[in-house]
Amino acid sequence: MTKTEGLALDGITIRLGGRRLIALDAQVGRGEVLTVMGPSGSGKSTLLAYIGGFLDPAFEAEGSVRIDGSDLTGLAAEDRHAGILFQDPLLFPHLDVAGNIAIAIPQHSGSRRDRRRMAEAALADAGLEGFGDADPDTLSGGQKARVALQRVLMSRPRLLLLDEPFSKLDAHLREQTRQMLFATARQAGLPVVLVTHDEADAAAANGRVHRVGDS
Ligand SMILES: Nc1ncnc2c1ncn2[C@@H]1O[C@H](COP(=O)(O)OP(=O)(O)OP(=O)(O)O)[C@@H](O)[C@H]1O
Repeated sequence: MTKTEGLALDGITIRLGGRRLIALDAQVGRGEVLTVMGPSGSGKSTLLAYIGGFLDPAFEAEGSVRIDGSDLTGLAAEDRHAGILFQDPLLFPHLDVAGNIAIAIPQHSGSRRDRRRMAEAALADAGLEGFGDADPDTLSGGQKARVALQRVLMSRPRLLLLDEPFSKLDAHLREQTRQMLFATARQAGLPVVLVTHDEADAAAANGRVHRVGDS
């Protein structure tokens, strides 16, 4: 197999109780977005779980997941280095905003103070300068989504898996947040797999759309 930049999904098939949910072959270049759409229960989140290495054993699945030519298929989730964002940003309520980012920075990256500074810098990059000491509950949904993205980037992911990360935001914030997210992924050169119900998300992602459960 030749080395391909980005994410390569080859011959992915996922079945549940003999019923085929997913059949997919796709290349997602660095900074590109593959959007996965389909009705509720069609297997979208299941596909992300397969790529991320946390698929429930109730499913039967095959096919290879490669990043920049290296095969992740047999690896445990923690060795795949996938950054994952769900519908709810789930910030820790007992930590302030910078603490929520700093917690994802490996300890060997520096002293506690250094890691705090890195978190503050990430907040500034996300347009949230000065929010470091704030209680996460005081942030808007869009601000929480930005913090969750910065946190996930601190773990230096090789790809991003997004499971309806904009669905709880109102239209304006949704537009803003997805632009920020896609721009960040492009800048970081990360391939993205986005699950959504929203055609506008797919249009903004400006990449290939894979529809499941429509046949
Ligand atoms: N752990 C599990 N064990 C057995 N069946 C499961 C499990 N998780 C999900 N399912 C079933 O697998 C199918 C696909 O679920 P999945 O969550 O991937 O759908 P989805 O397209 O992401 O739906 P939604 O849009 O509602 O999030 C559904 O029929 C669901 O009930």
